[in-house]
Formats: sequence, C-alpha cells, structure tokens
Amino acid sequence: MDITVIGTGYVGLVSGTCFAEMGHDVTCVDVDEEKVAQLSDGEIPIYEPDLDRYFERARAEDRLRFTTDLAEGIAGSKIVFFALPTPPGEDGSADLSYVLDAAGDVADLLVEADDPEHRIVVNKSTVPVGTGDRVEEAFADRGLDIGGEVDVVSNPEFLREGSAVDDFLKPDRVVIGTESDRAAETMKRLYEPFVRQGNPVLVVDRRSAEMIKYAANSLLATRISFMNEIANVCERVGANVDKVRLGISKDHRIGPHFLYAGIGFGGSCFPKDVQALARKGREKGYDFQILDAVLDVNDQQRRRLAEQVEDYFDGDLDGRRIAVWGLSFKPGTDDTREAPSHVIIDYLLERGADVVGYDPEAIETTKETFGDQIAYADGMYEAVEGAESLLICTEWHEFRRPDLGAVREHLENPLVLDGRNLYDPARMAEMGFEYHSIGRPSYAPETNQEAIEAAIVENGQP
Ligand SMILES: NC(=O)c1ccc[n+]([C@@H]2O[C@H](COP(=O)([O-])OP(=O)(O)OC[C@H]3O[C@@H](n4cnc5c(N)ncnc54)[C@H](O)[C@@H]3O)[C@@H](O)[C@H]2O)c1
Ligand SMILES: O=c1ccn([C@@H]2O[C@H](COP(=O)(O)OP(=O)(O)O[C@H]3O[C@H](CO)[C@@H](O)[C@H](O)[C@H]3O)[C@@H](O)[C@H]2O)c(=O)[nH]1
Repeated sequence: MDITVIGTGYVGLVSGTCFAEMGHDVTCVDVDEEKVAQLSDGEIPIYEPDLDRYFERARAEDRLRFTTDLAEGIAGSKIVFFALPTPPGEDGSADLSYVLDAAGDVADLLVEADDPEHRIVVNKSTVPVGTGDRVEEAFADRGLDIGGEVDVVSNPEFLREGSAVDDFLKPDRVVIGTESDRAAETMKRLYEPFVRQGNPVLVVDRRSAEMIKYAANSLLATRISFMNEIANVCERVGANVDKVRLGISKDHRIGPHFLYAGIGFGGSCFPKDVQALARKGREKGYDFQILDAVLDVNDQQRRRLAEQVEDYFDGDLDGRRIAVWGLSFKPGTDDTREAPSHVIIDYLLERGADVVGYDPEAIETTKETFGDQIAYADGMYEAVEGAESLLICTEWHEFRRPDLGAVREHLENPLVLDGRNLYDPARMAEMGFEYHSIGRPSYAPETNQEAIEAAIVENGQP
C-alpha cells in the first residue's frame, strides 16, 4: 500500500520506517528542509535504538522516501498520516494549528488533483477530543465527499521514546477511531502484521479514540506523581519506597509498571497531555482536580534535587561547581523536552552555580537550550572532577555501575543526590559519600554509621 506520513519527528519517522518494514511504500513529508536532506542522505537526525537497522533496510529496498513537497508526498497515496506537533499553547490547551493547517493543505491538493480515489486521512498526533471533526470539516468545506472520497480516522500512537521501534512493531493494542466500516477494514489490514501475537486492534468511535490517548497518558502520569508522593512520605516516616513498590506491585490489580519514584516525569508528552486534558475539562465546565494535583506534584518533584543542593550549601550556590549526570528526559533518547535535568539546571544557573553536564546521547540537544551557559563533559568521570556535588537525573545504563571509588576521588565534596535510586544507600555511605535518594533513608558517612551497621546485621542490607 502507498502511505504518506506528514511530519518526520519521533513518531513520524518511526511509524514511516516500521510501515516500510512491513512492505509498504512510504513517503515522509516534512517542512524542515535540513531534516529531509539529511534523511534522504541516509542520516537519522534523532537517537532512537534500533531505528537505523530498519531505516537502512527500507531505504536499500526503496520503500522509504523523503520530501518537502506535499503534493509529491501524497500523490497516489491511500493513507495519509499526520504525525505533527501539538505543543501546548499559552493556556495549556493543545495547539492544533499544525494539524489543521496540514489538513487544509491536503484538502486543497485533493481538490486540485480531482482524483476520485478514496483516501484515509489518519491523525496520529495526540489531539483533544473533537479534533477529528475539525479535520473532517476542512475536507467537507472544500466540497470533498466524506465517506466517498475521504475518511478521517483517529489512530493515537502509544510508542515510548527509547523503545519506540519495538513498541511500534509490537504494540499492546492499536486503537482505530472511525465510524466508517471501509476505513476500519483498511486500517485493520494495515496493522494486522503488527498485532499477530494476540494483541487487539480496537475499533471505536473517533472521539473515544482521541480520549483513550489522553486517558492513558494521564493515568500513567498520575501513577508517577502518586508514587512520588508516597516516596516523600516514606522519607518522613522511615520507610523505603523501593520496598513499598515491590510490595504493591505484586497485587495484580496494580501491576509492576510505572511505579518508579524519581524526580518527576518529563518528555514531550506527559506534561503537555495532562495539561491539555485538564484544560479541556475546564473548557467544558469540569474541574479535573486530580490532574491539577498530578502537575503540581510533578513541578515540585522536578525542582527537588536543586532545592536539596541549595539547602545543603545554606542557600549559597554562587560559583559552586555542580555535576549533572543525565540530561535527556529518560534513558535511551536524546530528547530533552521538559527534562527534569533542564528544570534543575535552570534553577542552579539562576543561583549562580557552575554546572557541568554529561549525557551519553543528549549533549547536542542540551546545547540547543543552554549553549555555553553550562560546561559539557566528555565522560561521566570528567563531569565530577572538582565538583562539589553530583546530581543524577537519568538512569542511563552506564550510571548504574560506575567506579564509585573514582567518583569519590574526583568529587571535591562527596555529596551525591540521586534522583533515580541507582545505588545502595548504605554502600554509598561506606564509601564515604553523603547520599540522598528518593523515598529511601539518607546516609552520611559520619552520622549514620551505627544505623547502617545495625541494618546490615539485621537484614543483610538496610
Ligand atoms: N514523541 C513521542 O514519544 C510521542 C508518542 C506518541 C504520540 N506523540 C504525539 O505525536 C505528535 C508528534 O510528536 P513528535 O514527538 O513526533 O514531534 P516532533 O516535534 O519530533 O516532530 C514533528 C515533525 O513535524 C514537522 N512539521 C511541522 N509542521 C509540519 C508541516 N506543516 N508539514 C510537515 N511537517 C511538519 C516538524 O518539522 C517535525 O519534524 C504529537 O502530537 C505528540 O504528542 C508523540
Ligand atoms: O515509573 C516511572 C516511569 C516513568 N517515569 C518518567 O516518566 C517520563 C515518561 O516516561 P515514558 O512514558 O517511558 O516515556 P515517553 O516516551 O514520554 O512515553 C509516554 O508518552 C508517549 C507520548 O504520548 C506515549 O506514547 C507513551 O505511551 C508514554 O509512555 C520520563 O521522564 C520517566 O523518567 C517515572 O518517573 N517513573
């Protein structure tokens, strides 16, 4: 089948490549000329594990092309996907201008082409309920026959950055929102090869499909904020959130996923989508109180390490060298949109700290935001050299088992604030660190030695 994907960011490029992997002829359209030139030269502009393998195969077999020319991109195409940005507007609602403008442009081209072939226009961007109706209007307003010439379908995307290819190739479910049987059949055929292992293709009405996406992201974000609050209480009552997580996760009604306390959720999706749903509720006269709290907790949690280091130095961060490990919003990606590390760096810079950042993949994307306001290290040990504190913001593999002796030697002051609970607190204290993590007891070498020893005798570990 000939497929067009408009927008070649994280979603568009992964979707286009994976459809090509399943044997379709895919044309990706983007307004960013540099990106299209890079992709046409075989260069992938983002870091996403495994993407290169499928991308190269699809290109070698001439099933994946790139263009800036929309007319060329949609010519002969049976299905046109929108994978366009829907960033938050000033009031928190989703900015639909990219999607609605593209819908208008595609509609104009279809009118011009005067081709009676039936097309399916699919919205993969995350959009508020009712957007599909507005896209449909763009086609109807130009005299195109809805149901005859064009069907507008919602097909929200659930991939996660860092495992996007795997998520796309083996989705838990595919959601198709349409009232058209013809469109539903074509979409089901398209996705058949991706859901062979028994995961469903759910066909629902378009509005419900749009809502499913917001409900899923908002529920996941709620779990994270909830666990962050549990962690904050654990610290105050002497419990350990990691043990609490294990205990609750064995209840099959709760399950093990998305229960990791940390320094809040980032990324281009959760913050914006939770905000957009809360905003949509308000617009319709409904105050979505839980979501407001989810966002407030997250804002507070994202500042946490910065506030802790500020307290440690009695409010004086001026000229202090602070190392930050992990700049992307999560491991496995170079994406820094809404990253907790960036909130922390902003805070530190405002207070005059000298920040040195290190990340295996996200240095370049961080430079786009902070330029030379911070220093960038080539490696994790170089980052801590002479620093008065280490802040860990992302749980990249290489941070899980570092040479802690070397870290201790390089740090000028042995303070480690771990936003991702990577190390055993007692072991850190034994090695001479003052170590604070999230929702677990804190240890400083001189103050807690007795407690640590008692805990080791009692449990094998604290
Ligand atoms: N990133 C994710 O993990 C993820 C997952 C699921 C859903 N989503 C949703 O998918 C949508 C896209 O997200 P993304 O992260 O891929 O965005 P992105 O910013 O990475 O990519 C968007 C691309 O669209 C291009 N673009 C902008 N206007 C265009 C136009 N008129 N014509 C052609 N191209 C144009 C941009 O140049 C860019 O390359 C958003 O609604 C997002 O919420 C994202
Ligand atoms: O237990 C957890 C799980 C995640 N996070 C944080 O939550 C954020 C988001 O993580 P994740 O969901 O893995 O990454 P995304 O790529 O943002 O994916 C989310 O957002 C996408 C865009 O809508 C959806 O498609 C995905 O299904 C949804 O998981 C990151 O900052 C993580 O550090 C936690 O703090 N604790």
